[in-house]
Amino acid sequence: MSSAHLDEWQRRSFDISSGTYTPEQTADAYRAHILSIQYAWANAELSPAGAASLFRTYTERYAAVLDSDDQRTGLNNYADSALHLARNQRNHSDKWESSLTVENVFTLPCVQRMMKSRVDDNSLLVDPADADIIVGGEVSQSCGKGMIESSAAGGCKPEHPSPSSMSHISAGVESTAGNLANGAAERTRSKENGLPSAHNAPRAPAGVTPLLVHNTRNSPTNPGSFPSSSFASTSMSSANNYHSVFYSSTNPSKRKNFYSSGTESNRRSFLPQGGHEVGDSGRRREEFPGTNFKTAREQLIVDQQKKYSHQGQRGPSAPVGTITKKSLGANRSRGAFSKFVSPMPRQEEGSNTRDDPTQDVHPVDERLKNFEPKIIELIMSEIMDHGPPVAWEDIAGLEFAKATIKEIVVWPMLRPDIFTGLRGPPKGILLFGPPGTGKTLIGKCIACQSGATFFSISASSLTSKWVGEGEKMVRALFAIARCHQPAVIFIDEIDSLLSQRTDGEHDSSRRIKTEFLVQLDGAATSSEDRILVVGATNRPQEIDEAARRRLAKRLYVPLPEAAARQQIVTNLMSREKSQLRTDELEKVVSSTEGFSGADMTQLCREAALGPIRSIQLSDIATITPEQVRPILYCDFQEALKTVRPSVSTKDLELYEDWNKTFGCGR
Ligand SMILES: Nc1ncnc2c1ncn2[C@@H]1O[C@H](COP(=O)(O)OP(=O)(O)OP(=O)(O)O)[C@@H](O)[C@H]1O
Ligand SMILES: [Mg+2]
Repeated sequence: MSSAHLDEWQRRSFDISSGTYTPEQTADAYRAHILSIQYAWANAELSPAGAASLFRTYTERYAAVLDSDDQRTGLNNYADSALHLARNQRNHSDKWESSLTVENVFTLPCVQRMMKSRVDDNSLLVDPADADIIVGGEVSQSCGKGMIESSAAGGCKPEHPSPSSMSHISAGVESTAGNLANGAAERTRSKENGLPSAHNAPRAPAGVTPLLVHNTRNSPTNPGSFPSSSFASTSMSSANNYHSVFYSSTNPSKRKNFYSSGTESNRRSFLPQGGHEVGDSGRRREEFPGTNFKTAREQLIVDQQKKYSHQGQRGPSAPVGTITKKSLGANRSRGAFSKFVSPMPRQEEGSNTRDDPTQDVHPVDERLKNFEPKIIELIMSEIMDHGPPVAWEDIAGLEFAKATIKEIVVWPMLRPDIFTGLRGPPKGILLFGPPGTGKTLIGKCIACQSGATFFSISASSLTSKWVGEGEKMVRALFAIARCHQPAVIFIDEIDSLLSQRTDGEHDSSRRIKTEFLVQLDGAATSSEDRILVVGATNRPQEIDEAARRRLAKRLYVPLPEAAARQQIVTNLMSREKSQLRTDELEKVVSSTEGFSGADMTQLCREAALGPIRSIQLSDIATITPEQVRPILYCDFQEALKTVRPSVSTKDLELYEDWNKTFGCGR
């Protein structure tokens, strides 16, 4: 949408809603607004999504004005006029007339063009196939060519630049907004009502060119190409085959007079086309408006549905409206409504994809059919981890844990045929140990090295992000993992998900926990499923005993030993300019007893800032990277003054104890 247009719409909208408009003026203004929106959409100045949204807003507002009983804000001429016309009585809404009159409607460019087209080449502006309902009716002597008055042209703005595309627009609006304005009195009979429809619709008498056409193909790709025919042929054939028209004035009194005048020509206006009259002389159909009364909104929906069902798969030509979601999504290029494309086949699209070979065809896994696509999308898009690659060598020390994990995760994934029966790997691993010792790092390494589909989920996201949907998420997670075997489900901070159940705990978290245990059990007992659950925690004591049992392999991830600390420093320094002699490195290692891997990393970061801190402030702006001195032992000495171990000896004892009690290490 161009900003100019946006401004214009905003301004107009503000004028309508904030001004001191009468209901009549408001209705006119909204109708004109709807027309502008369709016009802009037809000229590709508005995105389909933007047009749909604006269109929806204004048709609703327009309908609200028409339907409202409140005399200050609404007209309610629709219902009232229908009923009163039926009773041939006046009502208060009779006094409303559209600002467009018989006199000024013929000055509109679109109307003029139609008249000219009719005079010039006897061609018509609407394809007969596209014309469903003809609205018009009152033969106006003043318009020379027997034009038909129709208030529905009210949406036509003289300032619109393209008369041809304007003709389209007016037709489109007529089928929607115009219909509302005309009210039930001049509502044409539709198929839905069991009345003459599309091509059975009453048509103009000989010599009369109907002004407006309902349900015209509203194609921006084919603007103005109103074709030759329906009215020409109608006019020609009408010499011997009479077609009636409907009176279409916004003034209920005029309508009433028209219907009740009793002239033969007027009465014939009510007759259905052709054969209906034949042999039925005494039984003229007096279908008073209001017999099938609908609110403006209902009628709008009926009109739109009918129109769109006619337009079928025309794609870009599908009109914009409140009920066009399907065509907007299915036939138009993807817009704001569909920015995310799930990697998973959507359940609800299953039937469509079968019908449409052009769409991506993903077999919908039967096992996922009971899950909401939204949840599947969430798991697939938010939980699956795609982090930077981590190799086993990047993890310093932890030899026992690494070897065990390779044995459990990597090899059985590679050779499931060997790891069967009693050799079958455990389905649950618990990595526990002090903070910053590499548990999450191991999880990332498994993701990269195992070749399995890796689902990384933090327990907090299950318990807080999707409140009330936690159990569903857990179920869906395991179901999807089953569809993507071999799979690893890594749950960091698993203690917050599987902490011991207490009386005071919230129901939802209890349910999530129970569901998780059930799923874990299922994964553990099914020999075919190759799903491994890896949990990581630095609070193993808090894990529920039932969960502890299911996470059969509990591996202690301790603080790094001297060799591991040395490896961490060497690894990190190898990527930087540094000059650290072996004896200096050993001194660093010996002075970092009790540091975790994360502490070691922090120490190296701090030391790496030493050379920068030694630069004079005046030089910092101009110095080249090469001129920065290497990292030296003195930098580590300085860093050691500020970086302290983050794990206390007391805490360490707790981990050691728990490891002795429940751990699977040596
Ligand atoms: N064994 C290790 N080898 C190399 N780097 C390590 C090691 N342990 C920790 N680190 C460093 O510390 C950082 C933090 O490690 P990680 O996140 O794996 O700790 P954690 O055990 O998951 O801690 P927490 O229990 O607090 O979640 C890592 O990004 C890495 O830089
Ligand atoms: Mg962690």
